Amino acid sequence: MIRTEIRIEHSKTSHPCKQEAVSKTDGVSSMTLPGGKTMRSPDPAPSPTIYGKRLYTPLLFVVSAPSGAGKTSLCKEIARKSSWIHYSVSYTTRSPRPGEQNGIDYTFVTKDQFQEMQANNHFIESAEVYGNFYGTSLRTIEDSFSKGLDVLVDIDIQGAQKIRQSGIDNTSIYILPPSYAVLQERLALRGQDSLETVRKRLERVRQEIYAYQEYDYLIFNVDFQQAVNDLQSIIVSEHLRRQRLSSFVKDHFIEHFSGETIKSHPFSLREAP
Ligand SMILES: Nc1ncnc2c1ncn2[C@@H]1O[C@H](COP(=O)(O)OP(=O)(O)OP(=O)(O)O)[C@@H](O)[C@H]1O
Ligand SMILES: Nc1nc2c(ncn2[C@@H]2O[C@H](COP(=O)(O)O)[C@@H](O)[C@H]2O)c(=O)[nH]1
Repeated sequence: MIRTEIRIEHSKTSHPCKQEAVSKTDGVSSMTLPGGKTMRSPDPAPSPTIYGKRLYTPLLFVVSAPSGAGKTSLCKEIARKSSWIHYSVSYTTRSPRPGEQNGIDYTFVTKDQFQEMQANNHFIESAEVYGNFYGTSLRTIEDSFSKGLDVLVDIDIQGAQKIRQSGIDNTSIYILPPSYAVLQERLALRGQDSLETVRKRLERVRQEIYAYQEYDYLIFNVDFQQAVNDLQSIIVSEHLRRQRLSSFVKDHFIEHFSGETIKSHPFSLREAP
């Protein structure tokens, strides 16, 4: 039975954020609205520049969730809103769902192509999930980092474990649905998988849910906008961790700050009349 508490009723490929053409330049996202008008909106948290140097260094964010909890929708919305975050498009041997586009939702490859890429160390991690192969391109991550962009990867529990075990610095986030019933509804409403596929995925969920213990942060995706805000807050907080900023402060900030002299007549030091 379909319950009524679902707030967003859209399929993965008809998500509102996908209908807008988004370009990212100079730390400002711009989107083309229906009718052709362009709207420019500042990033929610652009990286400040301190003594000529960007404060944030690029970070890797790993997002996992039981199937249907909403991780892909959340990741894409975050990447759409923030010009300094790149959503990594994975390679997969799975067949495209209706409306999925090659190079945008996934890069769709054959099993032979995938195995060749694996053999050539193309992937930072890869795994078999629900009977198909998925992999994250190492080059995509390196290219994004070299452009100063954070990277968001939407991968399964095995992939997250492999990244953790490899020692690559990353922050991991597990997305939880409000309930099992809502998860079923979301998968049904998405309406893009066969009943057999949905059943297989739902069977796995009761086990997968325990993986929450392995992640740094948890988000309950009840209200979509709230979950987007939560994910954004995590990303910003990670950048502001003292451990991440210590060397910047020590090697760059302190050096410039202590090299500055007192201005001859700074406003705050004027004698009272
Ligand atoms: N907060 C929400 N409220 C209602 N519906 C939501 C919410 N978040 C996502 N959805 C919808 O739930 C469905 C599943 O979301 P999504 O495809 O993002 O999940 P997923 O975790 O990436 O699943 P999978 O691992 O199977 O790809 C989609 O139709 C999406 O629009
Ligand atoms: N280990 C990896 N898992 C991945 C990758 N890309 C996606 N996924 C995960 O696969 C399942 C199924 O995805 P679906 O699009 O078929 O529903 C889901 O958990 C994804 O997070 C990847 O590159 N590596």
